[in-house]
Amino acid sequence: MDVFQAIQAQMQGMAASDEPPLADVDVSHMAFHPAGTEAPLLRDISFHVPAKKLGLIYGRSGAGKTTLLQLIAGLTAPTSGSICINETAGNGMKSTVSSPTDRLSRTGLVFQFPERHFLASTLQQELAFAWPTDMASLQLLSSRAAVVLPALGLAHIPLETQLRQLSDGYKRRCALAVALVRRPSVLLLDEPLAGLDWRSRADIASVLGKLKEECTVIVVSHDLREIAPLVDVAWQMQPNGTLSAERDIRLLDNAVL
Ligand SMILES: Nc1ncnc2c1ncn2[C@@H]1O[C@H](COP(=O)(O)OP(=O)(O)OP(=O)(O)O)[C@@H](O)[C@H]1O
Repeated sequence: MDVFQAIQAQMQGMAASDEPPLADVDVSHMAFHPAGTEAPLLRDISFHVPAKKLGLIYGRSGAGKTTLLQLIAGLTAPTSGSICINETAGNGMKSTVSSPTDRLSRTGLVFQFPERHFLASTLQQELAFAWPTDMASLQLLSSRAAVVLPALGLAHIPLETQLRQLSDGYKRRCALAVALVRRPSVLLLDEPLAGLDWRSRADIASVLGKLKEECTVIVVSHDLREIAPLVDVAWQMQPNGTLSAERDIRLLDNAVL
């Protein structure tokens, strides 16, 4: 084995051991009643998204979908009930995380219009934003980017590219790449097709289909058009803050609610 092959083998070993654990999401009788509001925003929410599946929560604007994603991500604590991420590592070890702080480290939340919140100028700077700068961490980032960027169809985009020069669809891909190099076991997407033209919508929808190979995905949206065919499990958020029983995905149509 020559030096090049040795480095390649080492990188492959790193990539294999660096996979995020399989994770399913279990929300049980969860309620959220923000201080100062008369009524709870979310009531008795229960659902389960299996590992490496795409779960959709759809409903009209203002129903509380973004708030639900923020609760799963650990940005807010529920008033009652539980939100658990059940993980199975590559070696078969099982663990459950349920505190907001632990969920923060396991989830990647991609906000609506994430490209409006880029913090750096170039793709490379955005990927490395707030990343530790020691050599081992930078090597880890580089090996993850080598997997994530091709998976998102970004392999041909030079890392020095100014993000503002990219199309909206490519900016959205970059935002997904920033979340994925952090290796979340659960990816949370808020209206992932919002504001894109028809070509970019189709483009990002095909990327979303592939993301299930990387991790468990939960999407909230009021617009089901290109998303419906990708969905494995779905629930409808009701205006009173409750969740419907699981919907038959074969009956989901391409509605905009
Ligand atoms: N911490 C909070 N305190 C008081 N009100 C809140 C809080 N968080 C959210 N809300 C209100 O709850 C409602 C639901 O908001 P949310 O953004 O979760 O809905 P949504 O279904 O995602 O709607 P949209 O698609 O328009 O973003 C909004 O009226 C919002 O102002």
